[in-house]
Amino acid sequence: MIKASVVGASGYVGQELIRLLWGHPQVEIVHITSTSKVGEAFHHMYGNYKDIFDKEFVPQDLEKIAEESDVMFLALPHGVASGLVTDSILKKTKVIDMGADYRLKDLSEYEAWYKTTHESPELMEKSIYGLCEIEGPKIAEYDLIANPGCYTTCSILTLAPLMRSSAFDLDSIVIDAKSGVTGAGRGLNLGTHFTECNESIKAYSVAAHRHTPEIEEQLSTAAGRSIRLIFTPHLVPMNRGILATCYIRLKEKMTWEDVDALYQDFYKDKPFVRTLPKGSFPETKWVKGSNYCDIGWKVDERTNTLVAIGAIDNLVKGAAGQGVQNMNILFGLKETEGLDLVPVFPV
Ligand SMILES: NC(=O)C1=CN([C@@H]2O[C@H](COP(=O)(O)OP(=O)(O)OC[C@H]3O[C@@H](n4cnc5c(N)ncnc54)[C@H](OP(=O)(O)O)[C@@H]3O)[C@@H](O)[C@H]2O)C=CC1
Ligand SMILES: CC(=O)N[C@@H](CCC(=O)OP(=O)(O)O)C(=O)O
Repeated sequence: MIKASVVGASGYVGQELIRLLWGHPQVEIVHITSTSKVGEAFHHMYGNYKDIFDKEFVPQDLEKIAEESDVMFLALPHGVASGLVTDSILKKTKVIDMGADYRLKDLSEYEAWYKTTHESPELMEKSIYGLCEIEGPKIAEYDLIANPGCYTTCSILTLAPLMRSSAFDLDSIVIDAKSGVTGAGRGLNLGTHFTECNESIKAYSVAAHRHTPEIEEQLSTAAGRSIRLIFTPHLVPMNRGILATCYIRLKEKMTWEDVDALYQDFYKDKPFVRTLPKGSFPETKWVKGSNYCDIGWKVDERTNTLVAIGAIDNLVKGAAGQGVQNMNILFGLKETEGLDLVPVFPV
């Protein structure tokens, strides 16, 4: 059995990790931590675990937890992990960081977008951007996994297969993305208060969202050239889900079938990407609670534009599910182990 611990288990991503790890046939959960709930039972906070999972939160002593774990998930706010992870911890355990601290390889970009100083730049070379469908088995060579962001996972999976084709104008990418409110975490703020966000949709962080450099860095690698794009996130009044509608101009004539060939080639043997048939488009309700990313597209011949749409559950493929998928790769398990979840409908 793999001994797994979750640091920051009291948050939304932490509790989703507990759901997936609890159901994983090869995992034993050894420690769950919190800074504010030490000594409290997890099921007191999350009543759905009553009589199922009876662990209590322990203090965030990472050295001790590392000694007793094969893998440690960090589900902490941005900027915290880089001050906690050390070389000594990485010698004892694998670390999968759900936050952004090790995602951007260009640290000047990290410090500019996150407006903070990175506290362990020397560990960057020991980390890999854990987008499983792209990095695959290479992930197993690393001790520190930077689990990708939620908007970024959805956007990159939707666009990456198009990056090496000469048919697209790579300087024309626009991503219009929507997220459910759990994307903002469990902490209270006015913007996610029910009466402030229900019955309304808003764009936020316009031309300023920190996922922009993450998407650009990864798509630049996929394209083999620098990519700059427009990314606009929106908050929608639903609990879970991300829908990314991506626009890219065509330089050559492409049919639906031509684009399909690119997706099929890129995602062959990738169990969590589902491409939809011609005329169908993803909906967040069909991926909820699962690790799937659904992708559909249409060539708009009138404007010479490809419209490609992706959908994921932000807490699963956008966070905890991808984290567990990374763990499976790290430990040589089948990628789908513990993740063969049928999307929940209706909810
Ligand atoms: N929500 C989402 O859809 C996604 C989130 N992520 C990332 O995952 C991470 C966790 O997000 P999420 O669960 O949503 O956030 P939450 O706010 O729900 O949870 C974060 C947890 O971290 C703990 N925490 C807060 N401050 C500190 C601190 N200074 N030191 C140590 N622990 C602290 C808190 O627990 P306590 O107070 O009990 O210690 C809290 O429960 C973030 O980096 C986020 O960006 C990534 C992809 C998607
Ligand atoms: C709706 C909402 O507020 N979403 C968050 C992004 C999700 C997140 O937690 O960021 P990471 O994926 O980088 O970890 C935001 O826009 O800040």
